Amino acid sequence: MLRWMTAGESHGPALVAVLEGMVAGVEVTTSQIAAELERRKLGFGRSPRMNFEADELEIIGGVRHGLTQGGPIAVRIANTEWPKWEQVMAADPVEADVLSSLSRNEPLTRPRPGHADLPGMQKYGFDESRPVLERASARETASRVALGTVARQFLRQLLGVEIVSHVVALGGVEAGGDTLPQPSDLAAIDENPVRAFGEATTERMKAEVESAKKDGDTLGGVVEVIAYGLPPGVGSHVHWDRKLDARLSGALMSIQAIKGVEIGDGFANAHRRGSRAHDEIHPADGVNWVSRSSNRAGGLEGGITNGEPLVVRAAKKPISSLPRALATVDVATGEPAQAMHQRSDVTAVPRAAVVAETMVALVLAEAVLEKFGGDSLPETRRNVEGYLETLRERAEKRAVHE
Ligand SMILES: Cc1cc2nc3c(=O)[nH]c(=O)nc-3n(C[C@H](O)[C@H](O)[C@H](O)COP(=O)(O)O)c2cc1C
Ligand SMILES: C=C(O[C@@H]1CC(C(=O)O)=C[C@@H](OP(=O)(O)O)[C@H]1O)C(=O)O
Repeated sequence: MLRWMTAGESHGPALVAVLEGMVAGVEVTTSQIAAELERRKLGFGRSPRMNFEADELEIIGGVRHGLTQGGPIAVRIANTEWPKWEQVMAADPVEADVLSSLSRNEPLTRPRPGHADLPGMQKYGFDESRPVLERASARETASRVALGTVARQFLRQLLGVEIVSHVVALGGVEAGGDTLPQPSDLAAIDENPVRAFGEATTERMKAEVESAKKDGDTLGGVVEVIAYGLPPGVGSHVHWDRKLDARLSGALMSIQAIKGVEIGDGFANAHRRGSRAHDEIHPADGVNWVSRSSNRAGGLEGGITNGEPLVVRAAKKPISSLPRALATVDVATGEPAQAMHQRSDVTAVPRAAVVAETMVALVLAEAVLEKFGGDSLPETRRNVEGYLETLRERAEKRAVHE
C-alpha cells in the first residue's frame, strides 16, 4: 500500500510530506524534485508570491545516495518568507502586545466567497480565517509535487510511463487542435507562458489574463493530463474503491479549486450515441493483441487501464481572492462588507496542470504497486515481466487457434 501525507501552513516555517510504501531502488535526487517544484511555479498570471517565495527543499528520510531505501520518504520545503511570519505563525504562545503591534496579525474577519474561510471558521470555531486559509492554501501543493516526483520516477523506471499535462482552456479561451501532446512535447509546453499545446491560442489566453487583471478579476480553466505507457490491467472493476477512474477523480478533486473531472470524452460521450461513444476493438500484434481506432474512454474501461493512453481532465474555478472584492459579511460585526484581499494570482490554471500530473502519478504508482507488488524495483520489475509474458502467451495461443 502506498500512502502519503502532507503537513504545514502556507506561512509557516516549512511544508513537510511523507510517502510510505515506495519500493527500494528507485533513483531520485534532490535536483529532480527541485526541478518539478520549479515547474509548479510556471505560468502567466501567477501570484506575486511566486517571485519571492523560494522552495528550499531537503530530503530528510528514505533516500540514500540517490536511491529510495524502502522506508518512508520524507521531504521538507522551507518557506523562505518565514522570518516575516515568525511571530504571527509561532507554534508557541507570543506576548499579546507583540502580536497586536503586527499589521500582519490583523484579524481576518471578512471571509472570501469561494475560499475555505467561512465554512472553516464555522466548523473549527475560529473568529477569523487565518488558521483556515493557512492550511487551505495551495502552497500545500508544493509538498504534493515533491512526493509526486518520486511516484513519477518509479513509474518511469518500472514501466517507461511518461506523464504530460497541458492547459486546454483558460478564461473561456479553448486551445485548438485534437492532437494529444507527446512526452517529447512537454518541454515546449513548459516554455509556453500558459502551458498550452496545439493551435496558437496562447496570445488570446494571455490577453484574457491581462484583461481580467485590469478588471481586478480572476480566471479558471481546464487542464488535461495524459499518461503514456501503462499496460492493460491496472485498477479493478471489482469494488468501488478499487476503480482507477474513481481514485483518479478523487485525487484530482482534492486539488484546491478543482471542481470538475472528466475521464476521456466523459461529458461529450454523454451527448453521443453509443455507436459514436465507444472505441471499437480490432485484432493487432503486440502485448495488448488488440488496437483501437479511437480513445474516447481515455484509456479506462471498468476502472481498469486498457493499454491506451490515460486521458483525464480537471476543471478549475477562478481564484476566489479577487482584487475587485466580492460581497461578504464581516463576522466581527455581522455587517455587510467587502471580502478581504491583499494579493492573488489572476489565474493558477497553468500551475494546477503540474499539480494534476502529480496526483495522477501518485494514484498510478499506488495502483501499479497493488497490481505488481514487490519491495524493490527489480522485484516489481520481475513481476511486471511475468504478467506481460502471460499476456503474450495468451495472445500467442489465440493466434494458434485462428
Ligand atoms: C496552484 C494553485 C494556486 C492557487 N492560488 C490561489 C490564490 O492565489 N488565491 C486564492 O484565493 N486561491 C488560490 N487557489 C485556490 C484556493 O486554494 C482554493 O480555492 C481554496 O483552498 C478553497 O478550496 P476549494 O476551492 O477547493 O473549495 C489556488 C489553487 C491552486 C491549485
Ligand atoms: C504560495 C503559493 O500559493 C498561494 C496559494 C494561495 C491560496 O489561497 O491557495 C494564495 C496565495 O498565497 P498568498 O495569499 O500568501 O499570496 C498563493 O501564492 C504556492 O503555490 O506556493
